[in-house]
Amino acid sequence: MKIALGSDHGGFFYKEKIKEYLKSKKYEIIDKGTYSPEPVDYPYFGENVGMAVASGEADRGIIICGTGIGISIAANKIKGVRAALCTNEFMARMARSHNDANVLALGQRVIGLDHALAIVDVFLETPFEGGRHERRVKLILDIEEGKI
Ligand SMILES: O=C(CO)[C@H](O)[C@H](O)[C@H](O)COP(=O)(O)O
Repeated sequence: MKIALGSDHGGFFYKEKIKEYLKSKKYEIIDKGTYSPEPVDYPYFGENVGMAVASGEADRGIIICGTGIGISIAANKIKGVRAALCTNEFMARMARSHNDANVLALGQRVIGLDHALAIVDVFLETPFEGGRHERRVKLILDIEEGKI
């Protein structure tokens, strides 16, 4: 599975740690920046990862900023992206099984690193449940396409 990673300076440390962790688990990583802890603007990196997922370059995305809020708002502006900000494993499981989220957002200033890695594992390993949730995800696509 190919994973696109992105962060601003507020999530840079976790991005590097998550990259290391996922490489050790044999995931293919596409690093969309930022590439140093220098202050940068999170919308660029939310967009970069969102575009990678929406275009099929990556199967999933993981984005990190200080809170996970700004970067997830930015990523969700890309058509086809369903970015979910998760602060615990239950949210990550629901984001996948109910919402078919394709991008995980995390806040480096909100949760500890071990907790973040556990959330990443759940997000990458949980399948979409389909069924009634298929209809609801389809309605989100209809909104994006201006059909409803
Ligand atoms: O977008 C955010 C808040 O919703 C992120 O947490 C950013 O990382 C944060 O705003 C950056 O703040 P800084 O004071 O410029 O480091």
